[in-house]
Amino acid sequence: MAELIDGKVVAESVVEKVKQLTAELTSRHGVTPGLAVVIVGEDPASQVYVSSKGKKAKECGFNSFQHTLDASTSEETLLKLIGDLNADSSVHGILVQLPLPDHIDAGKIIQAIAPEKDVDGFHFINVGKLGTGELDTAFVPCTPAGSMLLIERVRGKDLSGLNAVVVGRSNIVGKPMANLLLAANCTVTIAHSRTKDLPGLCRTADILVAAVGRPEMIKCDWVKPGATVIDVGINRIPAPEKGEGKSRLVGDVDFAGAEKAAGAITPVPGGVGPMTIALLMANTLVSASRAAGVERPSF
Ligand SMILES: Nc1nc(=O)c2c([nH]1)NC[C@@H]1CN(c3ccc(C(=O)N[C@@H](CCC(=O)O)C(=O)O)cc3)C=[N+]21
Repeated sequence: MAELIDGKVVAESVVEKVKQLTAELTSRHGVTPGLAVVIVGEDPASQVYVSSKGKKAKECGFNSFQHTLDASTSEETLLKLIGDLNADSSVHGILVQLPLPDHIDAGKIIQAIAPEKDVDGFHFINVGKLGTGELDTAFVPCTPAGSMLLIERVRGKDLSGLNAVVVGRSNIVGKPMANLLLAANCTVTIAHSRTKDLPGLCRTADILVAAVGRPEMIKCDWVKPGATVIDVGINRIPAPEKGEGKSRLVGDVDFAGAEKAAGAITPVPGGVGPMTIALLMANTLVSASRAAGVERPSF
């Protein structure tokens, strides 16, 4: 049976470090990290995530600024808000919750965020820094950064020469994840919907990262015995066994099967999800530290 990688526990240790460094930053340098979260529209799932980000920020000792805009808000109004947040010295991190309504060009909004406040790591400047290995000054997207910390907990910091397969090629998870693994000297393959013999490819992986958004797609016999399996998927599926109209969360990995083969595996929920929020706090602290002229903390 695989070792269970408890994302809640690791996330809590990251948050503890953020709290401690925040207290120091505030008392010694008079800077309190500020995180602005912008949400457009009333998608219930998005609202849950946004409120948990706000709660966690306050728990860390940050100032939390939440901007909830009507679903019909124009692109121009949103750009104006971002301009104001860019200019506001009490704001060190800006997160615009995705997805945005169709009438707003998400790419344009992301590129309008000042790169030094882009705690999601989605701006071209930060994407480029990650791609060129400038990790000392980049903001790295929170989900892949959190996944790397989980991998290091299991395999240690030296991942050199390991075969890593990332299933999924999104800009938010798959591509930055592959870049981080490459920077850590893994041999990296990115798989996607057109990949031939996906099961066979997955079986070559010492580190298998699933980020496709297809419930329980990755099966037991796709997993190399002893592999580290990181499940980034969060899929809500019907759970009639819990009662009519009920649902449950599952990952992209068939957990019950894969845990028989894996050496270590993350559960869903309680795996990568909590790390995403913890790394958002870490990135915001990094930004505030930079603004205060304090050496960049590492996690
Ligand atoms: N600009 C932007 N940045 C984001 O980082 C971003 C976003 N937009 N849009 C939505 C997604 C989703 N996301 C999650 C964060 C934490 C959990 C999380 O903590 N999940 C818990 C359980 C959640 C539950 O029970 O519903 C877990 O996996 O254990 C999930 C999902 C961040 N996102």
